[in-house]
Amino acid sequence: MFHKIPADSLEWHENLGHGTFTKIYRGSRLDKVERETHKVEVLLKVMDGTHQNCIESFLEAASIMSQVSHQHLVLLHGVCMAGDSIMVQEFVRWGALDTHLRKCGPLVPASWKLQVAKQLSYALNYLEDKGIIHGNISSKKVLLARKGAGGSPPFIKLSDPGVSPTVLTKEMLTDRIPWVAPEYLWDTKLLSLESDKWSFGATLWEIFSGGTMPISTLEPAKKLQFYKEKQQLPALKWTELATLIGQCMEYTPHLRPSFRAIIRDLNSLITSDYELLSDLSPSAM
Ligand SMILES: Nc1cnc(-c2cc(N)nc3[nH]ccc23)cn1
Repeated sequence: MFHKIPADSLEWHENLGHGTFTKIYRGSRLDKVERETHKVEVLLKVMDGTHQNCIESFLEAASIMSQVSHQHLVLLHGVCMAGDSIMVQEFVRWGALDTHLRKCGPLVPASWKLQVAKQLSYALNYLEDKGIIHGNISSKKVLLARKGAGGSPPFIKLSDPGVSPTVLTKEMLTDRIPWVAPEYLWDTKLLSLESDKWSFGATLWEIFSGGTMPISTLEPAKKLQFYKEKQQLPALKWTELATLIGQCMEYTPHLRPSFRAIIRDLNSLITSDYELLSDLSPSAM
């Protein structure tokens, strides 16, 4: 299952926001290794206890997270079950990618975004090989361990999926358009590894569009119409990337590429030289 963490080993710091049924805080964990105790910075994710059936899925997510280990997946230290259920995760320094992109989107070079996309596809290929469905991929769930500035690459960690989508209401799933796979919205039994490919495509689009997702601001009926009419997101200027996004966001699940194929395509993308040249300071010209 997962490591049980005693409540008295945790210190609570500021609130960092909230998720579906959860509140998140920065915290510290007093870790006793041999005779030394040292403090580790952690992310405390509190499940609000009002939703009992969500506790099971919360603990299910925790137990899956403790079985996986990958450099681009957030590490779970364990769960504290004193009163509320609290997931104790590694603290990822620079927080969620969507916030970062909204702040510095236009200034972020394509090469930086391509690095993030590749690292995310490595994490998802790892999960696919293990037959594990994430179920909630979006740039909110991509965390920045290193910002990578002035040419040095970023380093991302994919966060846990949160409560399993199977306990979400139709309204909550509609709210996740266009990240949630369409087949899954119509029939939640259709959640599959293919659903993650659709969400990855939407996240790619989001990353290369500066962290904005215009569809997500539409009202629910319009969002559902987007799927009913099998609409696609506006094609990005970078045609090879737009093609890959279109393949991931294929309405027929089994036609979507595997993450192995996605990695191959991402590795074949050449960042536009102009973009790189425009990054160089004039003196380097
Ligand atoms: N596993 C995680 C998850 N989120 C963070 C995080 C870090 C930060 N600097 N600001 C934030 N604001 C919201 C979340 C967050 C850290 N670690």
